[in-house]
Amino acid sequence: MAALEAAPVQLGTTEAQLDNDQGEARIGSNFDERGPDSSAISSFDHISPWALDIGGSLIKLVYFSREDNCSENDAMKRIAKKEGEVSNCSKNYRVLDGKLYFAKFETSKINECLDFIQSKQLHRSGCRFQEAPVNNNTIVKATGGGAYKFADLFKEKLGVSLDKEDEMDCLVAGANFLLKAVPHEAFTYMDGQKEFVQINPNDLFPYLLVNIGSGVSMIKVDGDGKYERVSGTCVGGGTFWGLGRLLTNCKSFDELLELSHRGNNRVIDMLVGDIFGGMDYAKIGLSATAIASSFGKAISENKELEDYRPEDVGRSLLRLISNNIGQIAYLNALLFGFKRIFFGGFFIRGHEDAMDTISVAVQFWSKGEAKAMFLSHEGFLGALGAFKSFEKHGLGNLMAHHLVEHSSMALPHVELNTLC
Ligand SMILES: Nc1ncnc2c1ncn2[C@@H]1O[C@H](COP(=O)(O)OP(=O)(O)O)[C@@H](O)[C@H]1O
Ligand SMILES: CC(C)(COP(=O)(O)O)[C@@H](O)C(=O)NCCC(=O)O
Repeated sequence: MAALEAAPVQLGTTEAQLDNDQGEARIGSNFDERGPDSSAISSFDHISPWALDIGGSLIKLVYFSREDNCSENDAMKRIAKKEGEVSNCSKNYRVLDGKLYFAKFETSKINECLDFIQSKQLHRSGCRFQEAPVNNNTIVKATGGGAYKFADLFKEKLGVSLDKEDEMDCLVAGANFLLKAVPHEAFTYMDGQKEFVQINPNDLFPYLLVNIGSGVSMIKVDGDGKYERVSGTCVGGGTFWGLGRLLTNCKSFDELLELSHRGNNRVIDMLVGDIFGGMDYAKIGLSATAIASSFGKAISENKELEDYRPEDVGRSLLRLISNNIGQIAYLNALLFGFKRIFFGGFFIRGHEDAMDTISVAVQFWSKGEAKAMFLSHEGFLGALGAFKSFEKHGLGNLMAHHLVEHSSMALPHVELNTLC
């Protein structure tokens, strides 16, 4: 399996311009004034920023690519449309359209990521920051532990320098950006019902961000760049996939998800009813169907692993991990009096059983007071945050402004298609 690529996101960016003083390439910020020599534009058509989040399980890549078939005429029409909206926009400014692409790779198959970057020529088209020495190579924003672990590999194989950004900074920046800028980013999921949540950007904080990657980080977010990682657990997505692989012999994460969807956890989990002779334990609010002990039935039956269907094992495991995360998340929200908990990370993958279990756990423990919400771009928070950090280097509001501008298009849910 090669790259897994998400549906692209249409957005506009401004033309690149030549900084004549330094003779260096840089991308101008939004609606930068066009240089006197418009032929300079073509020199920068190849510049397309990209960013990486290299996690314990997956590498997430976000890259921008200019739309090749955007004629000047089209661009000017767009400008005309925007003139009313953007105060400093004049006919001297040109917007080039492009798309933001999302892709992911398994970290253990990092060579596929390197091949993909090469095939797209991204290693030749990153950015050089204005403050970087003239002879420096392509610099790419990178977050996640792998930004440290694989820095030499990227340098050696692609001649690319990874400019490291803190993982928590990036997760928070990515989440804040998506929640503020993208309509239909957040949604609830319960009993098979997905409902989008309208977020008022002026009333977003505080909230708890729970990122379920290989492990789980719980972050109290109070504002842009204002956050504290308040908790975490090592029982996360890596645990589900790792234990699931050992217990079911599944060869891929998707196979495990598909399998667990068909399973019945009651075959293995010990339910309250199993202990109470089919009755609820009403006094403490536990129904007969509630899980009293995950995998608990396996202790009392004289069975081996092979006697259980992998589907049921997978389902039990999914319930165990999701329930546990939902409960710890709620307890943290309770600690700070938060009602809103957003769950991200690629463990979720838009998977209904995981979302449903997390939602039920949050609802159960909070007695309906708190709500679990999920993000459409759940797995790309860190990568988007890293991408956004280009702004610090004079690349203007490359992302924020344009995604906000194009927010009416709503970023598509990241449906990952296997390229080959
Ligand atoms: N194709 C996949 N391969 C492996 N794990 C996947 C895949 N899709 C989703 N996952 C789940 O997502 C988790 C990784 O989530 P992610 O947010 O990318 O974290 P990390 O940054 O630690 O890699 C895995 O541990 C696994 O549970
Ligand atoms: C160490 C990590 C931040 C790395 O992020 P990841 O690659 O899992 O997305 C994460 O795995 C984590 O928060 N683990 C939980 C560690 C703990 O608090 O017990």
